[in-house]
Amino acid sequence: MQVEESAPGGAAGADRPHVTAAVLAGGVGARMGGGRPKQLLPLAGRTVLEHAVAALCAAPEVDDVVVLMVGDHLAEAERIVAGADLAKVSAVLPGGATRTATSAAALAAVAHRRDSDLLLLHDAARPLVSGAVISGCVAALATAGAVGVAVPSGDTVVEVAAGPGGTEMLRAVPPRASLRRMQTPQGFRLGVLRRAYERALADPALVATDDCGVVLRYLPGEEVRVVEGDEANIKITHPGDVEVAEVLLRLRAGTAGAAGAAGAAR
Ligand SMILES: Nc1ccn([C@@H]2O[C@H](COP(=O)(O)OP(=O)(O)OP(=O)(O)O)[C@@H](O)[C@H]2O)c(=O)n1
Ligand SMILES: C[C@](O)(CO)[C@H](O)COP(=O)(O)O
Repeated sequence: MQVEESAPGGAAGADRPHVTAAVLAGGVGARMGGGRPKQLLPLAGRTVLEHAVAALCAAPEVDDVVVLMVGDHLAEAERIVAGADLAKVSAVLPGGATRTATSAAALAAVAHRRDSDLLLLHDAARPLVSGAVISGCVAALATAGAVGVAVPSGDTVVEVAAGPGGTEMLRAVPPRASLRRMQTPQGFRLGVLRRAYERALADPALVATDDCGVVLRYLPGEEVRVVEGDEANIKITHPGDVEVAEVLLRLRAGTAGAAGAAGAAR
């Protein structure tokens, strides 16, 4: 599906960069199992995918949203985004065989944009992303070419190596204060991501689990800024994660309800 674009959302001036958000939904959810991609699982009355797309559509900074869906389920994704509050979706396109290939497909979908325009890449598997996190990511792109959102690690994170007989051995304990757990969205000035991917895709040894890592590796001179993520911005990965997301959504609704009630009482 490719929708003819009308006026961009938000109050775009001539010099304001256009902001496209791409929802990466090309994965099959092997760790979740169950035979269907996890982004199609139900979560509080909507699919996981719909939550992620709706969050980006609701962000005033985002002008349009492109969905990159696993090829076998393209029609389902099109049906989902036909929902009333998802009017910013400009295209539903097939993803790639790897997350990196899906990011490259997102870049191809915005080939007509300027180098100074912005692209946010967001996991469809992170349905609880908040407006504040999206906003923080876009705001940082005013002074940085690449921005990731991350949270500190409460646990000590260690590096292990294979030991004898299938065991694992501790290899290193990096200082926790400098460790973060990376999330999405990750945002980029298009020129930066284009240059990074041009080099990355020419590298037969390319393996990447996120896009800020691609910029760090292939454009070593480029600053990759890290801004505050959100503990609730979990990635649905394993069985049980949808149930955790349900609880977090209920807590969020409770907080919003309590704030609304307090406002009404004033
Ligand atoms: N070929 C791929 C692989 C992953 N993703 C997306 O990247 C995000 C994070 O990846 P992950 O949690 O690994 O999702 P899956 O690849 O679906 O899961 P698994 O690794 O368990 O198969 C997800 O929104 C997933 O749909 C993608 O767009 N294209
Ligand atoms: C991009 C990401 O969500 C940051 O935490 C993560 O690296 C995706 O990794 P996955 O292996 O594709 O789940």
